[in-house]
Amino acid sequence: MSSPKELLRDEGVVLLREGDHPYSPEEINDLIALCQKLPRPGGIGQENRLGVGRILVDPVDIARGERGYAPATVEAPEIAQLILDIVASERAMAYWADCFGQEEVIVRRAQTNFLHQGDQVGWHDDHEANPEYMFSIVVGLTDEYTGGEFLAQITPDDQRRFRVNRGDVLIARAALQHAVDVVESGQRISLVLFTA
Ligand SMILES: O=C(O)CCC(=O)C(=O)O
Ligand SMILES: [Fe+2]
Repeated sequence: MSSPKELLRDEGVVLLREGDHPYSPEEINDLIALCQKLPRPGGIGQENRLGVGRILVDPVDIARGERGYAPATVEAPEIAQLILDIVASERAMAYWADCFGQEEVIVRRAQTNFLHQGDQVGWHDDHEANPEYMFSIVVGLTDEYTGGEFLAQITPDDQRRFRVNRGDVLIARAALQHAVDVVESGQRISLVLFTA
């Protein structure tokens, strides 16, 4: 069996369950309560049907600029800060630095993705927004949905599907091609950190 670190190095993606990541069940509960309170304007582009609650915006967002969208804004900064205090605590960031083999990990952008029935995220890699991103951290906040799997193109002929449940954390290398499949029913909520 490969360790999570080895899987991340070899395949560019790994799904971590409770106990294998730094967030306690209580922190996950607090995160979902806070994220639910965020205003949620739409995502960019026709292939991205979702609501996005902005928590931390990156002044560099190439994909957004190329598509002619105005810079993103954090609409509820007090709630956003409470979310960051949990998800990007010193302890959590030290954990991710060790996992990623970096001296330090910095959150450059953070958002909550809200996908309802019929919503999806089209194929992309996270370098399209900023080539400085190293890894994306996707925290699952809901169980009550069908469809909505995280799709990862590991190699041209190796595509994987990951179900990111409440309390799971998926890590993906920023250069990895990925998408979120159409949500068939229910609501899929995830908290995503883009790190460098
Ligand atoms: O919500 C997710 O599972 C990841 C969505 C995504 O790829 C992104 O926001 O860049
Ligand atoms: Fe992404």
